[in-house]
Amino acid sequence: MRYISTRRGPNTPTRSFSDILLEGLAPDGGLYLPEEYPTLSRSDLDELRIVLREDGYAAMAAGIISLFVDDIPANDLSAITARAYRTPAFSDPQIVPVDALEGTDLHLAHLSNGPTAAFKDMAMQLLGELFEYELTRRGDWLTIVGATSGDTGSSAEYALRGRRGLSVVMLTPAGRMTAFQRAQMFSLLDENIVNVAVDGVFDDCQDLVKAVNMDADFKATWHVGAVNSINWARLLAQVCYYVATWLRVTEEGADASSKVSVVVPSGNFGNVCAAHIARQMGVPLGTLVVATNENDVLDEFFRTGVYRPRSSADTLATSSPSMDISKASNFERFIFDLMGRDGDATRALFDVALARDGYFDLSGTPEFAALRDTYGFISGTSSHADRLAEIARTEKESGYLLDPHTADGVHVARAVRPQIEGPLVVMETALPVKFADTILEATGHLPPVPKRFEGIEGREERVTPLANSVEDLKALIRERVRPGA
Ligand SMILES: Cc1ncc(COP(=O)(O)O)c(C=O)c1O
Ligand SMILES: N[C@@H](CCOP(=O)(O)O)C(=O)O
Repeated sequence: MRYISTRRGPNTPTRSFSDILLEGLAPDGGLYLPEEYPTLSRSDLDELRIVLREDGYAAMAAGIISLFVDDIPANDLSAITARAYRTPAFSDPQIVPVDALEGTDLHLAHLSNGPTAAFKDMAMQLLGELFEYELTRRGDWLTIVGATSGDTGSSAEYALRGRRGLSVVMLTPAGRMTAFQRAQMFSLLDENIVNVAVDGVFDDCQDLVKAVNMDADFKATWHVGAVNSINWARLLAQVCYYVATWLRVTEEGADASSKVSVVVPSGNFGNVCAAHIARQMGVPLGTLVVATNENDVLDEFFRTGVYRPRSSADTLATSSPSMDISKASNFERFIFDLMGRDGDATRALFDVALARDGYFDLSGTPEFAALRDTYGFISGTSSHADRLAEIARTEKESGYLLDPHTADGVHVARAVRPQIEGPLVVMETALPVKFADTILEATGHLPPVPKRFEGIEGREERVTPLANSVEDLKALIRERVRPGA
């Protein structure tokens, strides 16, 4: 399987999986995607069902990932997924259990049972193993420069801490994360981890990451790599849980007519982009529902065809803070598919129109019509009041405590339910323990603290403040990263 950039020109060479794993962002500023999506036939899905039932999630994931990776031997891939997806790192042996939300006609897919209580662990545990494998094979090293709105950072740091040849510089938006999220990251005092508080929002952090990656000399000198969903391997890992979700919700013998729809709390568009890719592969996913918070740029696009990222000043600080994102990086991957995989057309939208006009408008085009009819997308949005009401209602009626992001998903799910036939699964993206203040406001009590997180907020913390400046970031990397350590 070879990989292409979303901004490819006619002569851009294709790349191997292990090259793009370490490279992250393509040199032309685009994002990597497979040259074509492999397909899963009915019998492939039957086979994966047996593997999931008899050998477990890790074996199923290896089967799917091997369709995209031809430069790592199959046995090694199986060993990698077995190390990534196991207990006790994941608290449930099913890794991704899916169950009915009592008293509703919804399901929940539990993606947050990993080490840091967010769905990011599903991909990051795999990425940690893949990086170590590939760097050892090449005798190479990597400086990860990442951006987080609260969950990617801790997930990456827990997955990468102590691994040979890897340093992590993680940019966080100063003052925009919860106390628990800050403690998870800033209490890690490992030498290879540098936490940074940027004077800006998540989008500023992500822009800094991209700017560092676009400086070819700096990137080459510092071996800069990515853990954000910029990195294709993140999405690849996420495709696997959509397959598992379909398998767990449907019965043996189910075929393409057994559609399962999903509601995905969305910010950077990585999670729902993985659902889109699974659907393109032939997994019978019906409707893909994008659920946003008050930062509703994506909802606006799916309703109107206008994509208008907001400025940092217009990006609201909400009570589902990990989704406080206005420039959804992975959206470019979907638009590339929507534009018939035309790199020039994608570049014209993201590199030219956005830079010149601050928006692009697909309303009235065949592509806009295809959003729902061909690609199955619809969207909805949720506010602080909706979120609080949903957390309280679900606890009362279903006996289940939602985190604020999943609550956005459940709120949107209830709104779209009448339009959707068949099972509707909300993807649970975090556990409530990370968002205590909002849970308290919604329910009048604090969330339970799983044993593995007890005492996390009392520990010593270390973080370096940084202006929103690429040059300052480069200087920090020069000063703090020890190449190859
Ligand atoms: C808890 C949580 N929910 C939802 C999201 C949105 O996911 P995505 O960025 O993949 O759209 C994020 C991060 O972005 C998150 O951390
Ligand atoms: N919600 C994320 C921000 C998006 O990051 P990505 O790594 O999925 O691109 C976070 O919690 O950091």
